[in-house]
Amino acid sequence: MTTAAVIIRGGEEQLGMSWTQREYTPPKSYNSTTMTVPGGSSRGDEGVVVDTTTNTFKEYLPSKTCGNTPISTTTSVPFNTSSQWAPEGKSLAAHIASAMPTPPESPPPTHLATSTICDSHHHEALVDKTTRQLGLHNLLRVSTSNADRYWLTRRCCYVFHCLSLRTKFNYANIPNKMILRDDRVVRAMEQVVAEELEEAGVEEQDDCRARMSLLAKHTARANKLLTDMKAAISSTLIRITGYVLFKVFSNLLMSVTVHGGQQEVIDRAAQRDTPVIFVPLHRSHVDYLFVTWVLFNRQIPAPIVAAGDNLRIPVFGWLLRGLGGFFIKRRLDNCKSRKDVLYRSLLQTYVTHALQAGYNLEFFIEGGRTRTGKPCMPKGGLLSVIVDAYSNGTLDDALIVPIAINYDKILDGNFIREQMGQSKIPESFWGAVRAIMKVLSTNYGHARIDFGQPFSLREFVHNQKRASFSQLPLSSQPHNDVLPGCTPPLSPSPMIEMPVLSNGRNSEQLQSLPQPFPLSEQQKPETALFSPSPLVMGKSYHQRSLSTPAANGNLRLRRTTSNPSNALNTVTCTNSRLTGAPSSSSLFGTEVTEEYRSLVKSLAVHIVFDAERCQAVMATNAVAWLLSYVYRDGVKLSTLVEAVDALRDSLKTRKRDTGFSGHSRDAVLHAVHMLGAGLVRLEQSTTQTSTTSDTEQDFFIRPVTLLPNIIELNYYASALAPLFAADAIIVTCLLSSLDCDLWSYKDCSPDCLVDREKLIQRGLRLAQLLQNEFLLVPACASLLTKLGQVVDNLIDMGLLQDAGKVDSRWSEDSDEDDISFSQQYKLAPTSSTLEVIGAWRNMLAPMLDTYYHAACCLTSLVGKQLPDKEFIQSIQTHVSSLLEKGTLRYGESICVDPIRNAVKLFESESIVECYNHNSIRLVYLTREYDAEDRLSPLISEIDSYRSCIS
Ligand SMILES: CCCCCCCCCCCCCCCC(=O)SCCNC(=O)CCNC(=O)[C@H](O)C(C)(C)COP(=O)(O)OP(=O)(O)OC[C@H]1O[C@@H](n2cnc3c(N)ncnc32)[C@H](O)[C@@H]1OP(=O)(O)O
Repeated sequence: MTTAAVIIRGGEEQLGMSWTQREYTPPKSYNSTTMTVPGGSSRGDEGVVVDTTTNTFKEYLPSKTCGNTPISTTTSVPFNTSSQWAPEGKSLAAHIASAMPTPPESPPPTHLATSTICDSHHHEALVDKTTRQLGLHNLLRVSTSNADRYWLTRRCCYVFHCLSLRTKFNYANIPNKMILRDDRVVRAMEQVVAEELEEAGVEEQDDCRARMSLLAKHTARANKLLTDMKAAISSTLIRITGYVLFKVFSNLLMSVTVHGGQQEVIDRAAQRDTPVIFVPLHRSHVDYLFVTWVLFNRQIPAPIVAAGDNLRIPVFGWLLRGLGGFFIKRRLDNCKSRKDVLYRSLLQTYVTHALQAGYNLEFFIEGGRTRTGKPCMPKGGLLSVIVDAYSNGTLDDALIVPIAINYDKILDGNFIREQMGQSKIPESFWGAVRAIMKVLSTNYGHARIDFGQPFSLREFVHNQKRASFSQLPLSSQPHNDVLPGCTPPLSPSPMIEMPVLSNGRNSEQLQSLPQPFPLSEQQKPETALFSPSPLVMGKSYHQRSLSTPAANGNLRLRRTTSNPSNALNTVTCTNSRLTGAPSSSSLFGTEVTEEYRSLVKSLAVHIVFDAERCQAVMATNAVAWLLSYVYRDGVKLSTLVEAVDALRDSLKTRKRDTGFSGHSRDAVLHAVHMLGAGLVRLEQSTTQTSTTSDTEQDFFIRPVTLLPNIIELNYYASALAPLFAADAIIVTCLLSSLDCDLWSYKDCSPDCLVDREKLIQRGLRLAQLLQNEFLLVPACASLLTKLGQVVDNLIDMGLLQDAGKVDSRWSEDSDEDDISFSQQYKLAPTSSTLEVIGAWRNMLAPMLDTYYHAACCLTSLVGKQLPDKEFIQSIQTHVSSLLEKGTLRYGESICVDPIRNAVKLFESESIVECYNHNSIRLVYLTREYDAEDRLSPLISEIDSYRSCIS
């Protein structure tokens, strides 16, 4: 075996400082001078070893230090043995080694300043000048007092750090019997027993014994369900795990970066007298480790975390429970036709009690890890529990914190198997051990955690109500919404104190909430905005009275702000009932009104939108995006570097952070390095000129576009998809409506005009077709406006130029007022604009191919029904055969996720319907579409957007 080593020295000297020289900074009071250099702190030698037997570089990156213990990390990068690629004595290894990803600078935490379009939903009070000025902080760098003096402190800095942190909080125990005695659970139990008695044909009054035995059976089941569900946080376990994670992460990752300002804001949020709800987007199993670990570092009580019960595996299940995990069924009902009301009531009651007892909560609103790299559509179940707890007065408010976590390379491998249509391998003890062992031997680059700005649930609901009012005609707006003599504030101050009613609920709550369940006439607040559906009116068991705490007795476990140690368990239980009226909405509610559902849904969309918006773009995302959509046939390193520069500028304009900084060349090489030989090849450039002295030209970077590798590359590229989705939609509509190929008109203008209104209308329809792929705007914003902004952006880019206005409508029987003018544009494509819009078009192209062929496959359903799995598989087989024939260009069109989304779209457009039969979901065409010719308009419509794909 031939090895060549390139030794690069002096990481620490280069930085001009060592961590040991810094002063101890308690984690709570973060000091921006401790801002660290990911991967930059080094001691000892670093080097690069070329292993010619495996065609990889073993690169010994500058070792990270903990005390004076060097921890070396090893990574592999592809290299080409067949050519003399090393230019002028400088090896590729050296290039890569010198391309240590540069530390993220301290970008302004843009998403702290203005998190989303509706800024009024944000707790401005939590952010001030200081928080905005704090820099990035690598959590792996800890400093200890007098570290330069005490060898032991240096040597075991993680131990000392973890011992110095406070983990002991009074995590309340929520006994099973307290939950079982709750009104909601009691009613659920009665309902289940009544149903079973009815099914068995037993009259419940007649058969007391049968009733009692059923009650005993279901009480035992409820007890078991609760025991399996509940978290049991152990402070000691958290401390030990915190330490272990320091050791593990410092081996696997070059940095784990969080913005100091964001941490400060989270500290402040945690000190409020309201529960904090952490809602991260889910990419990896490391996500939940990170969140609790960050909180551990900030000495904030660990939240309870909703974990799918597939994770309740030996040893790990026990560990997760001790670290805050509570286990929920991923599907609430085993059989869709029958709701598991008992389970639903237990889950809702447990979460409500936990929130009231002062626990912070964390859950993954997407319901699982994203398989595509884009955020998944949110689920409303757990969120509805929180909204319900607020609506019934159990909670005064909650602070919701969207979180995005991004990685240079995800630690959980890839989702190729599942995207190719194979079933997920269930979690098991040995599977988890194997995965951990595999992970431990790899370097995963940088990780970045971004906390979005916390916002108040109360404010959100309040603003939603206002938005709904503004849509009502003035005459029907409830007059007493506005306090006498006051003009309603457009965005209420977060600190507004609502008048508190005798039962502990504030009048704002009573007035502002959509009523999930009908109230009797006396109970109905005058201002009830959301009328109950007639369907619900008939259900008698939901017509519960809003019992006052006085009537119920109180369990009031209040959080205190003054002493965090008493944040939990600070008020004694006087009884086992909750303060608020136990409403039946949310999970246990069987017929929640549509208005209430849409409130929860818009909140869910808001959270995902906010979280996505604060996600930092990693170097791997940028490079994968450019290679997938701009340089699919490969590109010279220097060109790619320029493209990354341009992309960074574009991200900056769009107020998006990057998880890297410094020279783009370093970022590109680092990304190539991280993506690995399976996804990206680094080759000697064939266009090398003998005169050039620029060594960058000597490399050629080529994405691996073969299946299944392209699916994984696409995963990394997709992190940017939501950012450019609206642009891609408008550009696709624009290009597909032209009769000419814009690329043949470079630097001259084709003889055609573009109508603004028609373009936006077409964009709206395409956005509707892709509704399951992208969340383009939060519920509080208008898609029409957003698409209009995209068109304006094309004007700014110079692609569209004003060509005057023309009459766009004229109806014969109308007067002149009905004439409207529509703006026309002529096209002025240049090579740079074509490159940008080409990338946007290519981003949607694989997806549109999938949707088109899924629509074509609908013809196979004519006159019959198929299990949905079989139907999806048949679409995938069809796409696969087209790929083999070379008819389709994009390998990623085969992915199962867009196929499923296409089927969901057909269902929402009432083209197909589904029903459950013997636990199999069958899909069939609705009567209106059950013939080939009736499907043609849909197929042609989708095809019309594809016509721009060359
Ligand atoms: C120091 C270091 C320490 C280290 C420290 C480590 C920490 C260690 C912790 C471990 C932690 C592991 C974490 C793993 C990560 C996962 O396992 S992720 C997977 C598990 N988590 C989740 O899924 C959370 C999000 N999911 C949900 O909220 C889902 O809704 C549920 C609750 C799972 C139910 O899903 P589903 O059965 O598919 O049903 P879905 O359609 O969502 O609706 C269910 C009901 O909710 C209600 N609902 C739904 N939408 C709405 C709406 N819009 N409005 C009103 N009601 C609604 C309705 O009642 C609905 O029923 P229907 O009336 O429609 O029949």
